[in-house]
Amino acid sequence: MTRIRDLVITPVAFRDPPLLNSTGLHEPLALRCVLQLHVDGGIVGLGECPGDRGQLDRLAAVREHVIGHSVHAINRIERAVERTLAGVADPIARRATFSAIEVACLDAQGHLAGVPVAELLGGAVRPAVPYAAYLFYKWAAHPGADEDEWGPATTPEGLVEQARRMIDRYGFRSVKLKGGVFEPDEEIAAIMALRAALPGVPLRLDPNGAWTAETARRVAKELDGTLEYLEDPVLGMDDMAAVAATAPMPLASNMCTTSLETIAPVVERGAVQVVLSDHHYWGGLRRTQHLATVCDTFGLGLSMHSNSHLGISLAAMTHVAATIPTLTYACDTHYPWNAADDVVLPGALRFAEGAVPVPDGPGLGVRLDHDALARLHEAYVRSGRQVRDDAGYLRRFQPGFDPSLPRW
Ligand SMILES: O=C([O-])C(=O)C[C@H](O)[C@@H](O)C(=O)[O-]
Ligand SMILES: [Mg+2]
Repeated sequence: MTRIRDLVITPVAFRDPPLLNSTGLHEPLALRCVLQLHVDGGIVGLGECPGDRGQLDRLAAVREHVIGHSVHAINRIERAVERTLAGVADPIARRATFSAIEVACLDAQGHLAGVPVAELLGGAVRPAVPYAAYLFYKWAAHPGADEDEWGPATTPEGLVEQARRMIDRYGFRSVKLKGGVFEPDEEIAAIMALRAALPGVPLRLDPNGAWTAETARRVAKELDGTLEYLEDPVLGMDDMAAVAATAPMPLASNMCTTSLETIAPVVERGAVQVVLSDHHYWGGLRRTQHLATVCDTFGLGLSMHSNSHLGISLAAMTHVAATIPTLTYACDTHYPWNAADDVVLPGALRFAEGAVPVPDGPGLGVRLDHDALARLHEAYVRSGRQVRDDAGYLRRFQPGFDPSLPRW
């Protein structure tokens, strides 16, 4: 038996551009947490997850219940995590804690067996995983700082320029726009400009619930023929079902369906046609495969959601997505926004024509850059930051900003 001997939990802070969304503005530093799972034989498995205070506390609470298990006993470890976190009301928070540990176990297992994580998950059905260019309305710079390499994007022209840069650099073949920032008509104009500039490229728009059902129905009608899917135009299953009833395109969601229990009502009501998986929130790589089976059973499409993240998560996303035949949409990734500060050594992760080839080394196939980890941990400590607060940050520059939704 190969036992888990230690779990080292390291919060990090890394540079993030001033990206706008429906609830505010990204702060200059994003938070993440890196896990190093030490097992017998000097093997270390890596995991990555959100780095807010609550997540760090949960990881600290489960740590002693993970140490001592066989690294192959993932089901028992999951039960131990569930038992320890039984008092945590939010199931997504509980699953996110387990997910990071599961990924670290699978990375370690891959190193022990000398095979990539995708093989432990049954084997890749595609050699590379396509990702979408994730466009954001953004400011040229964080107030008081120099302009970043991406420049401003608060107009349709600015977004087209951003899309071109992303495509030039990464070769993306699908494009997602984070909306819910400006009046719906401005965002319709932005999609139309992207449509004209990028003929044939699948487009998506995600206003994160910024619209009423009435607004969403109108926007969906006006965007007929331009979107492969419209993501979370409204909040909640009732309004999603009302919009889906007339929308000419499929509705996707990472907000109204976030657990298997919500799949039955979603299907019954026709509220969502494309589910956005995310191994961090759905409980790991194996649960993501289970989700794929459930979606397939009920005729739902499957795509993948992301949040600001680093290379360990990108590797995990790529391994699992490569194993799922029905994950036919390009996955979301924030990686281009955050790649400059990665905690993994360069080489294993690369984009070719918008897709990340599945790393072929053992485990996740990525190696920790210990100097970068120390530097980003130092940045975390110096920042004094504990949680993500997009609304509070935007309010510093626009004191009247109200993050309540729907807004239009
Ligand atoms: O698809 C989504 O809803 C996201 O990617 C959520 C993220 O928090 C996104 O809105 C962001 O990074 O601002
Ligand atoms: Mg979304």
